[in-house]
Order: sequence, then C-alpha cells, then structure tokens
Amino acid sequence: MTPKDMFANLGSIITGLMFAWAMFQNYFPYQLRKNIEKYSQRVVRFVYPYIQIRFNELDGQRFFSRSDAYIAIQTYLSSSSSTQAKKLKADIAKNSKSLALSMDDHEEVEDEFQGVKLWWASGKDVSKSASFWNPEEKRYYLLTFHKRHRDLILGSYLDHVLKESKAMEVRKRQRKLYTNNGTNWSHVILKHPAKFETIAMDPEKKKEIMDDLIAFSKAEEFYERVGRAWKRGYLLYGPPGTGKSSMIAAMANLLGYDLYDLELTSVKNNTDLRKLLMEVPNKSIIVIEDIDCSLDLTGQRKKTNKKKEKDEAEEKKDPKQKPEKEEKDTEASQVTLSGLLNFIDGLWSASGGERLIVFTTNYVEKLDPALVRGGRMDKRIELSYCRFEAFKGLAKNYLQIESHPLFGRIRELLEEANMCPADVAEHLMPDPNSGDPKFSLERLIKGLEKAKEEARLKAEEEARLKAEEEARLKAEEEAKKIEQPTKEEAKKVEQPTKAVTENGEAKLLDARATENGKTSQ
Ligand SMILES: Nc1ncnc2c1ncn2[C@@H]1O[C@H](COP(=O)(O)OP(=O)(O)OP(=O)(O)O)[C@@H](O)[C@H]1O
Repeated sequence: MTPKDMFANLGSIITGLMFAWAMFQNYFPYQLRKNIEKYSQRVVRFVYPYIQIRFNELDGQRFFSRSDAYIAIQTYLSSSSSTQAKKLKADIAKNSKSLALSMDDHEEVEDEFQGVKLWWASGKDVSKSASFWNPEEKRYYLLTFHKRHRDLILGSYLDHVLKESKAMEVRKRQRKLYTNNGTNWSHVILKHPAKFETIAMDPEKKKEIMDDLIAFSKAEEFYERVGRAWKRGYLLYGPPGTGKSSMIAAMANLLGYDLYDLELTSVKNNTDLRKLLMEVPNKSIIVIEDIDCSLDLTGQRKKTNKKKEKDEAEEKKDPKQKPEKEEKDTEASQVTLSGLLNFIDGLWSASGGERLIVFTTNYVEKLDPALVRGGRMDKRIELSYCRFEAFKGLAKNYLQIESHPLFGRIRELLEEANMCPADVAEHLMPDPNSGDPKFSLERLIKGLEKAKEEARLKAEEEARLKAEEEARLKAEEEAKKIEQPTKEEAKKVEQPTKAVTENGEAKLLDARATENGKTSQ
C-alpha cells in the first residue's frame, strides 16, 4: 500500500467515525446516550491500563489567577519541552531576565522517574459560551501513567515535580545582595559575575567545594533523617586578595541563593542580631566577613580603629574622662561571639533550613577556638597565594591560552614568590594594543621577580633583626651571670646560717660573727 492509499483509507475511516458520532448524537435519546457513554467508559477503564490527571491553568478557588500547580508544571517541563516538543511558546518569566520556554497547545513530552515512563500533554478546551467569568480558552496539562505506578506517581513523583520546579525558579531568579544597616536589611540585585569556573585555585580543591555545596543543597532528607538542622558553616581564610569574596559570590551564583552580608559592627546588641537573623529566609548565604575584626577573642566587639584613635585623643586631653568612656564602650559592645553562635546553633536553626553561614578571615590563627570547633565550621577552605595550577586557570580566563613557552619560568617563580591571585590577575590583563599574551606574561614575570626580590630583602632584614635580638638577649644573660655570684655572696654575708654544734644541736649562727671569730683566733 502506498502512502497515498494509506491517507485515503485513514480519511475515509475518520469520516465514517464522524458520521457515526453525529448520528449517535442526533438520533439517540439523551438518557440512552448518557448510559452508553457511562458504560463504555467503564469498559475502557477496564481495558485501558493508564491513569490520567488533569491540571487546569485557572485556579477554581481564585478568580483570574493561574494555579500554582500549573505554573510549577510549566517550569518543570520547560527543559524537556525545549528538547522534545515541536511547537514551543516563549515568554519572560517573573523575576527573571531570561526567556522561559514551554510547549505549545496539544504537544506531548515524555518524562522518566525512577525508571518509570510517563507522559505530559498540553491541552486546551475552547468554550462556545465564553463570558467575562468564563474565558474562551481553558488550558491544562494532562499527566498519563500506567496504573501499576499509581503510588509512586501520586506520592514521590508529584512531590519531585514541585521541588524541582521551585529549584529551577530559584536558579533562574535574579539573586539579591542584602546588607544590614542596624536592624534593617536592604537589598540590591546581585550582579557579581564570579563563577567557580573563573575562580583560580587548585582544580581538585575547587571540585571538592562545588560537590560539597551541591550535595548540601540536595540533602534535605538526610538532615531530616539524622535530626540535624539543614545548615552548613564555612570558614574561608587566607591573605587579602586571594578570592574569599569572589568565592562567596560564586557560591550564590552556583546555588541560586541570596546573600545576606551581616555587618556585625553596626548591630547594637544580641537582641537586634536575633531580629536580623530571624528575617533571613531559606536558600540564603549569611556572610560575616573579617570575623577577626568584628569580634575579638573574648567575644566582645572590637572598637574600630577610628573610634580607638578618637578615644585615645580624648583620654590625652582629659584623663579624668576615662571611667566614663569605658562605660560607653561596654554599652556599645554588646554583640558577643557566644550570642551569635548560640543563636545560630539554637532555635534559629529550627525556624527554616537550607542556609549557609560563611565566615571569612585573613588571620585564621587569631580566631576563637569556639568559633572554629567542629559542627560550627563544617568546612574550612584555605585560599592561598597563586600557584601554578591556579595561574593556569587565570591565564585561560584572561588570555585564552592553555600553554605558552613562558609558562615554565612562571611556574618556577610562582613557587618562590608569594603573589595573591588578585595581583596575578592584574598583571595578566590583556595588552589593549597588541593583544599578544606574551606581553602580559612578561609583565607577570617582571612582577614576580620584583616580588621575589622584595621577599628576599624582607627575609634578610628579618634575619638581621632576629640576629640582633638574639645577640642582645645573649649579652643580657652574660651580664646576669656575672652579676649573679656577687649577689649570692652578698646574701651569704647578710643571712644567718645554720650550723651544727659539737653536741649535735642545730643552732643559728651569725655567719659574720663566726667569720670574725675565726679571724680573731
Ligand atoms: N582566586 C581568584 N581567582 C580569580 N580571581 C581572583 C581570585 N582572587 C582574587 N581575584 C580577583 O581579585 C579581586 C579581589 O578578590 P577578592 O575581593 O575576592 O579577595 P578577598 O580574598 O576577598 O580579599 P579581602 O580579604 O581583601 O577582602 C577580585 O575582584 C577578583 O577578580
């Protein structure tokens, strides 16, 4: 049979069916028709092994509003729609800057969940009696699956669809950066372009951090099962310019979380701190930068340098003012480390989840052990000076090269000189005139040689100062040793000593008297 014959046959079958349907509707009494429909549906249900669920676009409870389930399914299906559907619709989603694709009416896509296949179809009912309350077109999604998977689909799958769509929305949403001024948060759109791909560090270490973050974001069930609050603490430490702030922005961009940059020095007391933290929703990263500057070792807030200078100047002017000033300090320094940690560890954790708390410091050795103990800082990440692996990442980003004859020299120098990635990146800025990477690499080599020379001079200076200090201490000790016997002798002369007399009794004798007696004999 040729395709032409096939279409001709199909056409006559459809015409026949339509004719039969029209006859059925016109000549059969209504009651009989209803009964036939009812029983035929039962027969179909008996032989047809599939179940269908319909999700209407319009919410029956709220006039003119789209149902949340419909929107969630539309988001969920967007990626499979774009790969499977032949007709697509495109629109700009709320709070997003990118186009959202969804399948057009009467399209079907396939999905798979735990090895089970299911189908989503988009449909549209067109009403002849459209009115203001009854729109002409009513769209819906139809989910079809085999009846033996009913429990799985109605239980876990629909839950999975909702969660996944929420996660997709978060990923698409523009991220925000919140900062606190006293007890109020205000925000701007977070536009930091940092991504893990652009952060220069050892690739293995980078992968480990990314895996850790992704595992955390998917670990709701795990945290629930083991009875732990769904939060994770990170400590980022390393010298200035090694990428701590960039890494935080990359974390937010990777997970789609908002950033809450908590400025502790502008928070008056623990009550205000609690208020601020209570307002932080799920899927957030709370950042406390330079923790060593915000709280000192005793947990009391440090005075800022400016305030310190001002107080010292006042003290010089009027020393009597000192007690009053100290009282003021105590009043201003009420945010404590224990207050912060107790709140984060305590009930606050129970009020939500999926929150990361990131502390940064340039001086990890200065931190209070209470802050860095296990359970509080689940992961400590050291961001260090730029070594060759990190440099290769920067060279790829900045100069689009993966190798160059000058790489060998740079490798040697990076082992000998400590240069932070921010400075290496600065040297690697492409040359605007020639665009030849050689210029940037040579500039970096010069910079590294200079840094190496400076480090050598600094080390020499330090060694000289150390040697001088050692020599001074040695001289002091020698001087002490010379003084020591004279002092002991003086003691001997001044102190009465114990002596044993002939009959064995111990008597206190005046050393001087004995000496004198001896001399007179
Ligand atoms: N590891 C890195 N990879 C890529 N770029 C980096 C890296 N470290 C620093 N930079 C670049 O240097 C600039 C400064 O880095 P960043 O502010 O992240 O460092 P930091 O460690 O937070 O410094 P500080 O301790 O002074 O706040 C960034 O804008 C970034 O472009």
